[in-house]
Amino acid sequence: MADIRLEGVGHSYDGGRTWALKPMTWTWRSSRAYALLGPSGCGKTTLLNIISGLLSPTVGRIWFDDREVTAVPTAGRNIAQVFQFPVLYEEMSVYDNLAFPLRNRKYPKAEIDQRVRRVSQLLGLDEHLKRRSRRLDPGRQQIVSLGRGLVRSEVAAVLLDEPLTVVDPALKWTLRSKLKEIHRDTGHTLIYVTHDQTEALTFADEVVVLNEGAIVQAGEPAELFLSPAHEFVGHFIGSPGMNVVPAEIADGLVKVGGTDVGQAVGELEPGPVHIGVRPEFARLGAGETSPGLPVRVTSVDRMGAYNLVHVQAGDHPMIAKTEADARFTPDAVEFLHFAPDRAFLFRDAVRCGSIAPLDGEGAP
Ligand SMILES: Nc1ncnc2c1ncn2[C@@H]1O[C@H](COP(=O)(O)OP(=O)(O)OP(=O)(O)O)[C@@H](O)[C@H]1O
Repeated sequence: MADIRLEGVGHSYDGGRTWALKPMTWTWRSSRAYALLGPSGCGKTTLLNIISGLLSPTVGRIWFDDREVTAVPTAGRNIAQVFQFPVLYEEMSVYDNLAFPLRNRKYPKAEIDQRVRRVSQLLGLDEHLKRRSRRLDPGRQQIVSLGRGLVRSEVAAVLLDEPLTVVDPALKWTLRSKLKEIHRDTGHTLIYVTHDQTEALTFADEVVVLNEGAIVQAGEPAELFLSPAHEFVGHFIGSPGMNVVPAEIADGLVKVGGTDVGQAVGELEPGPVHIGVRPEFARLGAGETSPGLPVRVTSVDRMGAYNLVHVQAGDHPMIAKTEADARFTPDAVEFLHFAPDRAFLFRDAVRCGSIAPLDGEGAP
């Protein structure tokens, strides 16, 4: 296991006209389980292939601890990679497929057997060990591929590129928790690529969010939810995503359409900003005299455990998540409050401050 350090690493597929991966400096720390999360085309696979050596970066240097590997080919990097679709020897048995990476590296026979059995037990492959791989369904074949990636002990990292795409949805949950168990067992550094926030948040110690070829935030799942550092993270994580409302800073106050909604916290020049607040932290208070942002209720989605109340703040739609038994009726005017420490200010999509309650403003 090693720290994997990217120093100014970037990649362009068109001779520098556009960057699939903008030059970045970033360290993947040894033994951690990372999710690399981002929408289609944001550069996840490009980044993974640069780490494994399948792709040579246009700029920058790569280090495994204090060994530079920028020019070292894949075979010399000691990385295990699992792809979206099964990569295995179809004519070999499941056992031989799992043993292959170990035999290749001359592990002792007894250790091979012990490792193959441990991985197959964890992944539920025990009863299939003697079967030819081509006789398995594609989902099970993919689990064998996953096992091949996880069976070795001394890899620098295991890179998983959307490894559960072809696996049955019901099995996905089980496999993700198995992956966590294997991670605890082996201490591998895992980098798990996905565009699915649930997959990322349930799997990882740390989620790295990539957008348009750049890391916009990295942190524990709760941190990304509670404290988004970039508007993209607010949209991409959470369901529904963060509300974004144009506002203005003047005289140390945050104003929406002329209404003071709170005090601006942070080193902020006067001028336009965006307020970002998640539906969970946008609280609707009844009563015309209550301070807050006046909004008009447009509709209510009853979700069973909670309600999503759609409102209009001037021209801007917002959503507030309320208790299931809260009653809000369409066309009513209500007042929306921002939960302390949970409403943020953004400029150029990057967080630059937060909103504190106005003096004397109480919670609804
Ligand atoms: N071989 C290639 N030649 C030219 N452009 C490429 C190549 N591979 C990827 N790209 C472009 O680089 C950008 C990043 O692609 P990449 O596959 O790394 O994204 P991704 O986040 O893995 O997407 P997905 O989730 O769809 O696999 C995209 O705009 C893509 O079209």
